[in-house]
Amino acid sequence: MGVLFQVLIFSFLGSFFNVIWRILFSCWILPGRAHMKLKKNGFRGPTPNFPLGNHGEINRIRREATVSSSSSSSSSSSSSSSSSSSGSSKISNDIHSSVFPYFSQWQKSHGKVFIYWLGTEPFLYIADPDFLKEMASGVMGKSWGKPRVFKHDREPMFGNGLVMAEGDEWVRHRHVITPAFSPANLKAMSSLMVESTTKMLDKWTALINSGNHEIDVEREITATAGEIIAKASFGISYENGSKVFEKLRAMQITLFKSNRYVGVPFSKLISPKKTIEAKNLGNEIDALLLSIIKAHKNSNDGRSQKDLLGLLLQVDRVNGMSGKMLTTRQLVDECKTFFFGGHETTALALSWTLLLLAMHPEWQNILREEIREVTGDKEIDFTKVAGLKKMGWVMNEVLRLYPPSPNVQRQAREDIRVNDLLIPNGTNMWIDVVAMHHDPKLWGEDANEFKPERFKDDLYGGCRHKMGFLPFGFGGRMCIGRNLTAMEYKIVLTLILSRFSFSVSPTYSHSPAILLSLRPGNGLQLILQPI
Ligand code: HEM
Repeated sequence: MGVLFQVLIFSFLGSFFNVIWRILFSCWILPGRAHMKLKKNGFRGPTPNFPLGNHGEINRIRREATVSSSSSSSSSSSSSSSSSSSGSSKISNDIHSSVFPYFSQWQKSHGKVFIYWLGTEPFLYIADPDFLKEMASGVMGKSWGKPRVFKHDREPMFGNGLVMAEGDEWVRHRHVITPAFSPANLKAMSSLMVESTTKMLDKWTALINSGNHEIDVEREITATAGEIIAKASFGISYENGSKVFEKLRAMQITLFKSNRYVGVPFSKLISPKKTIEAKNLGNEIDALLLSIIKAHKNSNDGRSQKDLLGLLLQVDRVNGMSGKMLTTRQLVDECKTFFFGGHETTALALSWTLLLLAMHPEWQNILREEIREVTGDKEIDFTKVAGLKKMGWVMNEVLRLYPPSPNVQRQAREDIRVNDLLIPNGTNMWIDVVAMHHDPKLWGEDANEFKPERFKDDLYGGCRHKMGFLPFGFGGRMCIGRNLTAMEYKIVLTLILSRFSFSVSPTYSHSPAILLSLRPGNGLQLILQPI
């Protein structure tokens, strides 16, 4: 009995110390080694503390920025402004220091490339296109990783879909999915875009007729873009799509609304309720998508083959067992990825566009004129929207000033040499798109002004560096949905401009905020007039 007891005690202590050693190794020794290696290579940055890294300082700077912006907005009518119309006199496009106040502050002491820490995870901050170019030039798309901390955190949203897939798995998925986004397949989706947008605009007309001219266009457009992507992805009734949509939205809020301690060991234990809530929502979404996929597989309806899921299932049928097939689990993850990555970004591009056009009514007129010239005088010919060049400039300028994806992330899966510096394997990278898009050194002194004509003769808007304009990311991992977005953007905006003129409502308060995407923090209220 005594011997058995001793054996049990020893094996318990052995396992206990083994676990402690593993925790210490991964949370303390490995990050410590990485820190030394980065320092030896000349990377500097704000001093981290164990185990929070720079979270404490991030939260402090954020709080200070909130206090100073609320006191300046209550006292000032003199804030710097690039706006020109009434109701918008306090709106400034100079947003970097308010959406990323900590990066803006650290840039002043550490430059445009530095190391900061989220918990025990090192992040290389990059807002220098030269550095980015050097870094990206020697690495193939498939050799990049996505930060494991975010993968884990966002697993309920994207699973291992294309946004998160890596290596050969990513190559295979990209190869299978790319044809679904061909111009011919996209064209087939234009009528559903017109249908959903017209429904939204009829509702706006009814609201205006009942005396309500103020509309929160962000809420409206996000719902419509959700409907469009649900139909484009699964081709199903909006009812099922809206269930997925509501649950995804709830999950996004659960995961991103509060202060989170990304990278801090065991941080999920700080808010177990949220972790469980997100997991449950994730399971419910998966179950809904599984039923949608099953219905698709059983359907012989030609219509469903034209949506993205139908097109992916067709690849399965055509390729049979040739190894290209996506498993049902992978299809679920890709559907979540399309749905999540595809509706909010496009909706935000449109919403920020309406704000900037409301501030610049002369551009509303320029675009209306172009619509008449290109798509016809009486009936709009939607097959011609691709020819709306000036609208394309406006889209690029909006994506520059208010990029819906405000950053791009990578993780090194091997040591990477940039000039005489070495980025160690495992280092995360955080590319600050907002900073580069607003940098006067890249765009000139008018960097914060809305000037769509920058894009007239130059795809990069006259930016002094091709890696300085990254609304859709870069390299082999560039956004697969950018053509779908461009088409949806032009159709929706054409329909809105053809029926309404608009100005900024006095109730609108400009507060761009990050909730994964760059969004208006307090909705986007405009005053609409039928034309
Ligand atoms: C204004 C609209 C959009 C913006 C600003 C946007 C932005 C981005 C960005 C910045 C990336 C990351 C690229 C990188 O890591 O280098 C990306 C990737 C991706 N986007 Fe979009 N996106 C938009 C619309 C869409 C749409 C409509 C879809 C699909 C329906 C979509 C699906 C994806 C997918 C699947 C990826 C991962 C590509 C890969 O890693 O191979 N996006 N997007």
